[in-house]
Amino acid sequence: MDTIYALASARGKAGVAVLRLSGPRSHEAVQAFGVPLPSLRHAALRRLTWNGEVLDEALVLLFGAGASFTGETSAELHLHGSPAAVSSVLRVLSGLPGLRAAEAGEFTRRALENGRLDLAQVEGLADLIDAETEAQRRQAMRVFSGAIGERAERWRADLIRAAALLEATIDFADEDVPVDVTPEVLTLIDGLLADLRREVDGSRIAERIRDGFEVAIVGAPNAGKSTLLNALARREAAITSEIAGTTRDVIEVRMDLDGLPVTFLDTAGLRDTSDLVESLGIERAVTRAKAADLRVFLLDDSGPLSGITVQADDLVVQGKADLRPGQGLRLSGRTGEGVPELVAAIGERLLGRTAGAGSLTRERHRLAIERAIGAMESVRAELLRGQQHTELAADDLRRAIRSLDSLVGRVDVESLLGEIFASFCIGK
Ligand SMILES: Nc1nc2c(c(=O)[nH]1)N(C=O)[C@@H](CNc1ccc(C(=O)N[C@@H](CCC(=O)O)C(=O)O)cc1)CN2
Ligand SMILES: Nc1nc2c(ncn2[C@@H]2O[C@H](COP(=O)(O)OP(=O)(O)OP(=O)(O)O)[C@@H](O)[C@H]2O)c(=O)[nH]1
Ligand SMILES: [K+]
Ligand SMILES: [Mg+2]
Repeated sequence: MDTIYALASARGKAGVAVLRLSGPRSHEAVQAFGVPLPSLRHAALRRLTWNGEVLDEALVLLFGAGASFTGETSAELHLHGSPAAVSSVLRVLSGLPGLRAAEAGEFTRRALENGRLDLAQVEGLADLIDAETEAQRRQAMRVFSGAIGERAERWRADLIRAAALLEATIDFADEDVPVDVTPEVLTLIDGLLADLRREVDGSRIAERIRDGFEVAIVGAPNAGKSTLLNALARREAAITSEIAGTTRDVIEVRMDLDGLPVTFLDTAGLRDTSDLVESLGIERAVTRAKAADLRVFLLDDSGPLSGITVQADDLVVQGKADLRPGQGLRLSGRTGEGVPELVAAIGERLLGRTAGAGSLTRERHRLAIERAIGAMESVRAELLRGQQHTELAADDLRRAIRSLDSLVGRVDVESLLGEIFASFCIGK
């Protein structure tokens, strides 16, 4: 096993830089800097020297095999966050035998291989590092803490129980089976199907929290859409002008809106036009606005918009409120009045949707559950068709279990059989 090393903190100037090593030679590598090793898990200040020169004064932290993030013998060097100090230490490490620079994600991969994390936790950790808003952090933390594995384990136990019941029926097929297990299996399957369908429903919103919600600003040319976008972004993200048809491409601005990740889309003003480029822009505007999670219709004095209709949760606001009196949701991108109210209204609508967010944050999770649901629906149909289909049903149950196992990266048929036989106790 190679010993790997990498800068664990971000590149560039910083107060402190953390260099991480993992693998059998990581303690030896620290010793190469001519320092006495501190005891495990006790940080100690050491002068790292090479060829008689002090490279940096660092905190050294050692972890023993089986008691580290990766599960391997590992070490950390907490250097000054100086690009030059970091490179000088990296240069030495690159010349030591048995050491090499780590590949992306390799420490976590080792943690997975050593059983410190399951596959879903690894995904949760990746999302935690990518999290930019509170909702994303909370959701990622739940997955990282093992929520998916715990659930999968419960569902799995039910499926194993159902499988054991069916296996018993198969083995006793020639004899008189004392009890018909079908009702009990059906009850297990139906309860589980309801759970899994709820998870799938919650996964769509969880995926939105992970990737962000899209909110499109739509309206007639010159309604003030780009001015509003700039007010929301607090910077000149889009060109504005008194010329109708200024915006052509969709302009995206990502924001943290009450803890939710939101991408605002500024779009071309909608109207009939003979300008080819403008009409291409309008096509894009309509497509993106329709696909968005929410639309803000910014009204001016012009008539109704063509090509797009207001949907249930959409917001309709009167623009240029500084120029004319009115009622209802009103705002001025120019003065900023009404903009916080719009933000609050958007936040309220999106927050309302996040209530049902589940733990399945990725398409991969949803597809695994959908495969399990499909397999369980087959089980159901086969059982209802009668005893002669029990073997088929048992096969489909195993297929459902494998799909759940793929959630956490455990696809091990041996253990499945082991558990089936462990719960198998009708005198055999
Ligand atoms: N300096 C530093 N900070 C860090 C990390 C790190 O690797 N180094 N982490 C890296 O991502 C996170 C903390 N995660 C860690 C996870 C496990 C162990 C660890 O040593 N686990 C042992 C002992 C557990 C214990 O003492 O309770 C184990 O699980 O056996 C350390 C850090 C965030 N902060
Ligand atoms: N008084 C006032 N003028 C505004 C307001 N918002 C925008 N304007 C002006 O209206 C004109 C059009 O603004 P834009 O933001 O470019 O409008 P748009 O909807 O993006 O226009 P297109 O991209 O061409 O569809 C500019 O001259 C802005 O300065 C507002 O709230 N109040
Ligand atoms: K304009
Ligand atoms: Mg514009």
